[in-house]
Amino acid sequence: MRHSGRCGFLATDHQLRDRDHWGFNAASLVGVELSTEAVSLAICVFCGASQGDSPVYTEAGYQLGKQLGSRFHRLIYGAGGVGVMGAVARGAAEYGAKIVGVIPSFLREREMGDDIPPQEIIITTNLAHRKTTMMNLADGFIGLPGGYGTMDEMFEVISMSALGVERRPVVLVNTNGFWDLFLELVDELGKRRFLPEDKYFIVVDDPAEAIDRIEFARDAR
Ligand SMILES: CC(C)=CCNc1ncnc2c1ncn2[C@@H]1O[C@H](COP(=O)(O)O)[C@@H](O)[C@H]1O
Repeated sequence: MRHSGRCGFLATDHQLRDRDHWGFNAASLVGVELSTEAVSLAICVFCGASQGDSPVYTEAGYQLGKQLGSRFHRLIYGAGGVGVMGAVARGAAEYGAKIVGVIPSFLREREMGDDIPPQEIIITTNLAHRKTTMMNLADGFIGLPGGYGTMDEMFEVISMSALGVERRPVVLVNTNGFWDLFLELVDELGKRRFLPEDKYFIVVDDPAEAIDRIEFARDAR
């Protein structure tokens, strides 16, 4: 189910306005034939460098990668070859997705490994720089199971949404109820009036639905 093709249509003003809204550099595209690549979404996936205690987590990662590739989207992720990160990248690569991996130099040896799928690698100076680089490239964010790194990344995009400075969709894939504790925490903080009532993220059961929601957000604009 690989793809390589071009969809071959001309960008309209409307499309360009949408694309601009979503952070694309559309100005140079007026009247230019767009490739499938150019109209696809760049989806940033935050997830663990570990595989967790069940294969369901890496399976969800692989399925997410597969869905990204099958739907002509691009993967922005932490350049890991291990854990759930590695599974996402393998699924994406097997289904032809273009991949951009962003990693700080000190993690290269520990997390990239020797057999990461083909991708464009961006080396950053530290974790904070990695996060902003990934965020700058993305049209939407998906959180899969993970550890401290994943929590840090998801908290940043969700809190930016809550502050009103982030309008791109944020989706949590609740594989095996992984995010249930997080949802309880958010509820509790809300009850104690430390959080607004609105939710600034979407929770779904499976990877395909996560991409559906980001595509829906794009189409609704
Ligand atoms: C300086 C600071 C705010 C530290 C907070 N902690 C972190 N911030 C950002 N990425 C991290 C942090 N801890 C681990 N990571 C990286 O985030 C990715 C996912 O990690 P994890 O398995 O979810 O754990 C890995 O590449 C991991 O090396």
